[in-house]
Amino acid sequence: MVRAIEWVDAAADSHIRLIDQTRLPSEEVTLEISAVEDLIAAIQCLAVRGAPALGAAGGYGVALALLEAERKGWDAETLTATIDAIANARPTAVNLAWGANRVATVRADGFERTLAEAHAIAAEDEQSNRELSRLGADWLLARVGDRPLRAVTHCNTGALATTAWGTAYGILHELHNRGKLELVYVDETRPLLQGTRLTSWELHQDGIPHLVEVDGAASSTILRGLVDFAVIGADRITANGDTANKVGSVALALACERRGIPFVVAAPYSTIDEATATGDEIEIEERGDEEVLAFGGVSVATPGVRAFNPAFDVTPNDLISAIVTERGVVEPKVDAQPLFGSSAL
Ligand SMILES: CSC[C@@H](O)[C@@H](O)C(=O)COP(=O)(O)O
Repeated sequence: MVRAIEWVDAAADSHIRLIDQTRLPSEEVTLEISAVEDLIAAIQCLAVRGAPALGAAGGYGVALALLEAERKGWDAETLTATIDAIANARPTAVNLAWGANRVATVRADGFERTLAEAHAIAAEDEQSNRELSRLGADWLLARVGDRPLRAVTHCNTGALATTAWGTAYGILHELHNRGKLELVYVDETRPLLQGTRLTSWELHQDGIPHLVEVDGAASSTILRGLVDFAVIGADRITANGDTANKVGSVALALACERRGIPFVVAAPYSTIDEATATGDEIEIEERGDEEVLAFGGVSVATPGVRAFNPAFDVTPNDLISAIVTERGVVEPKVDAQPLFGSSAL
């Protein structure tokens, strides 16, 4: 299995190793990251991406910042500002700030303790993903039928988007391992093609039958009865279950509601933002015009035309059949509110 993000221990230059996801699948290139500035650039260009992988990047980023602070003689203020810059490098995926802040709380205990906390985030993520995948597969087979199922998914939620195994992808992988997955429709995921470039690459490696479709085909694929369920990951799930994920996700939810089939969200509990009540409060990252107006690096729009490029959308809780975390499955349409928080799961 690929490792999207790893810590490399080296006497003089311990650092972060990333798979450069901007180059896949044509080139398998790793980035050796020894400076926080380069980590932030890698996060912002999506060389490392996906909410759980960003959680690990946030955690390891703090360890990296401590090493850089020592090397460069930073004062406490500079170190704090640097950690804040990591936490805020992208705004929507809650895991990034969560990972950075969790690890930053132990930095006074020294580098080894800080690194251990970052390693703990990575290890817990893999464990959570494997557990939620089992729970999600159980729920689907009980709810939809104990037979080979057909799925549609959006964006990339596999090992590349996490520290290992995957979330929504993990459920698909689990179903495949149980002989209960017939076919996956993979949305290409405009504009950066995480579906075509990354999910399809992972499914191919895992020997899982799939077809790539343009994003615009997804609702019709659902309404025509070509799939039994949709499953996506999440960048932030608020206390009431509203879910931010890659732009285009809500179209699948609307079509599933109309067709009467499950729309499932899968994420580690680290993606739950208990402190935010509803999706209205989620900041949606807006990215550059060129991602929409160019294709393969070649501009395809009339010169001077501007783009609207929100990277995420929010699916309201009443369109979600199940939210699967390692702690269990909640059903926003039937379970008491708030779904998440001190008085809930
Ligand atoms: C397990 S990854 C869940 C989400 O982070 C994923 O679906 C997604 O929207 C990723 O967006 P990206 O912009 O590629 O980081």
